[in-house]
Amino acid sequence: MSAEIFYDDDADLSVIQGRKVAVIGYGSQGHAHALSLRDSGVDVRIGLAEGSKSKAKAEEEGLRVLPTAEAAAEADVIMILAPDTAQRTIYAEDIAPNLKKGDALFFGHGLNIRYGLITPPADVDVAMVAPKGPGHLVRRQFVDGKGVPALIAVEQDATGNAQALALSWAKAIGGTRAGVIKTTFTEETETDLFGEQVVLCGGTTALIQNGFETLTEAGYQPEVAYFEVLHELKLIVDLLYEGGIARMRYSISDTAEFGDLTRGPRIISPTVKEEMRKILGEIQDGTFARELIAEEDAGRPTFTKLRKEGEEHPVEEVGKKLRGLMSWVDRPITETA
Ligand SMILES: NC(=O)C1=CN([C@@H]2O[C@H](COP(=O)(O)OP(=O)(O)OC[C@H]3O[C@@H](n4cnc5c(N)ncnc54)[C@H](OP(=O)(O)O)[C@@H]3O)[C@@H](O)[C@H]2O)C=CC1
Ligand SMILES: CC[C@](O)(C(C)=O)C(=O)O
Ligand SMILES: [Mg+2]
Ligand SMILES: [Mg+2]
Repeated sequence: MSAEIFYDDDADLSVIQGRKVAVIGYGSQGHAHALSLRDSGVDVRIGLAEGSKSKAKAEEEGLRVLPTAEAAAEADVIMILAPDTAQRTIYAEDIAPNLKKGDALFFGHGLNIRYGLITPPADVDVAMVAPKGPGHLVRRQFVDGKGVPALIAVEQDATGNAQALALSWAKAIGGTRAGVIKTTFTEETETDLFGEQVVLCGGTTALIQNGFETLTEAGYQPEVAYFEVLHELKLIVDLLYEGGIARMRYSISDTAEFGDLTRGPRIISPTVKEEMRKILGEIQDGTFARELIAEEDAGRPTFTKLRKEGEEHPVEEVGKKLRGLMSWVDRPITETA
């Protein structure tokens, strides 16, 4: 069965324009959804905790910021775009007491529903609009007249309107310009976690760091290693994005292509694929989610240590220096949020 994909003409913007929206959190996804909804003519307010660091940024954009509970009480569509690990507490303390029959509870990722960390009442719609890209690029592409693809899912359709509402939201943030696929909370959660751990983030950063270390430990200049395994990766990925693996292989030299075809499978070997299956198993059986929540509850000891080690990796130091000399590359994320 092929995927059900929706484009602009399949979605009605007036559905979300007729509602009162609260976006809880104003970080990577929160600022992107809120600003693009606002630009699409939607009545948006932001919910943040007292003393939030994000409050000033949202207010600078002219958005109305309220304490989370007040924003939830005022709105009839509440989108939780705070970190996944914070959502169960925000929901229990500030959202659940303010949910009214017929409200819609929205998510940008399915983790809290998939693993039973949040259980909404039966009389509200529960749906998801999950962009398949980082929030800052979701916003940048919207502003540029483009869009990042998204997934929608309906977990609970109390009003009979949940899918139309999710599609309308997806249109308001540019998703239907690129294509919005209908899925389930389970499929979105498991594939998203797999993608970020194995390929997009975990796999890629480990590949870059190990490639960089291998070259510099062999005595090559760090600057040469940086350009080779990190900077050029973006240019190669641009070709993959434009035309898939075949387009990239068309553009590289035959020498590179022969090396790609004969050496690539030695790096991502059957043992690596076996580990990928193991990681997928840990996602499916809830092991990863339990580890994530336990880590949060313990005050993030492992997360903090590994994050610091990553920040101190030599590839970061040389990268900072080289990017500083290329004005067109250095686009600080703080430009928007
Ligand atoms: N990052 C991404 O690009 C993607 C994220 N998602 C999903 O979107 C959701 C949001 O992720 P992301 O954008 O990365 O989140 P961020 O880490 O960027 O969210 C930070 C924001 O949440 C606020 N926040 C933190 N704790 C609370 C709280 N207790 N009450 C209210 N606000 C709070 C922060 O406020 P303060 O400034 O005060 O700390 C800040 O405004 C997640 O479900 C994630 O899986 C989905 C697709 C991609
Ligand atoms: C790839 C990481 C992501 O899933 C995303 C930007 O889509 C996330 O959770 O941030
Ligand atoms: Mg994710
Ligand atoms: Mg993702």
